[in-house]
Amino acid sequence: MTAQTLDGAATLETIKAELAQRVAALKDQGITPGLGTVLVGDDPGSHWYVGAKHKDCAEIGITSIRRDLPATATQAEAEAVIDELNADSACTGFIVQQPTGLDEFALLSRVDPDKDVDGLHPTNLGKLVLGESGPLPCTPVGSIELLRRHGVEIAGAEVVVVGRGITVGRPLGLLLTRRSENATVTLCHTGTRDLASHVRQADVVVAAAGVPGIITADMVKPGAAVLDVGVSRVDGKVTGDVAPDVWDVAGWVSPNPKGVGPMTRAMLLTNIVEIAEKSARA
Ligand SMILES: Nc1nc2c(c(=O)[nH]1)N[C@@H](CN(C=O)c1ccc(C(=O)N[C@@H](CCC(=O)O)C(=O)O)cc1)CN2
Repeated sequence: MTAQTLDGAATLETIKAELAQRVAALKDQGITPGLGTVLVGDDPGSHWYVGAKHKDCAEIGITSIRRDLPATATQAEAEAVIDELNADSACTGFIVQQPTGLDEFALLSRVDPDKDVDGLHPTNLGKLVLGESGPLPCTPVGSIELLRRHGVEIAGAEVVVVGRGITVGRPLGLLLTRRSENATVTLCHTGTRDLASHVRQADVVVAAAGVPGIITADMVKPGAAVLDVGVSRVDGKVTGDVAPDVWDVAGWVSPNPKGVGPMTRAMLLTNIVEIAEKSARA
């Protein structure tokens, strides 16, 4: 048996087509959404991600505001750019691409929460904890959307999330246990004593540990859905957390690349359009 593909690349294209119509409707009302990005340093991966985000925007009619700073940029210089984007009415929302090598908590906290299209500002993460509406973190909500659009049942499912990071694991646990998702979540991490015994119980496994091949076929329940979120570069090649033999056992697998990564971009675009639509209604 070979698992079916949770195709993030194709789903991104579908979502872009849907959003292009919503952007056109906003433009009819005189509103052009704009995405800002703040990038610090020379990391090739970060440059690729930011470039891809702006290319997506161009394809669906969202304006780009790109601020690239050198690796020598200081905290004060990065904060000054954030202040500028907070004040720019052409900028619907913006992100600070991670990693920056600076004090990221201070940078994220400085972003206007109403322009936080990454959903990572402490106020917006707090809203997520409280069950209040607000922009949601892109990778976790993109993971759920990928499952939903492929008809994978989430309500009542046993979900094991491997990884407790702030951009993926921790918010994903919160999202999946909302009443609207109704999953039962076990959050595993590097301190988990017997990872395999937890993963074996799961209907859905989300591997976000950043450890190449940490999820192997012997750990996966036959027919389970496995999302490969972790990104490592091995010999310059993107490598996920899911070993290739998992495809022989699982019912669904998200490839890496072309799985959850493109969904992160799709949800960023969605967050921008939703903020612009909210401003149109105000
Ligand atoms: N401010 C943020 N920084 C980072 C985030 C984030 O959500 N917000 N997440 C990651 C990187 N990331 C988004 O910025 C991201 C990851 C992957 C992709 C993607 O489309 N990947 C492609 C292939 C990429 C390649 O070949 O290198 C894929 O998976 O098919 C987009 C965005 C860390 N930083």
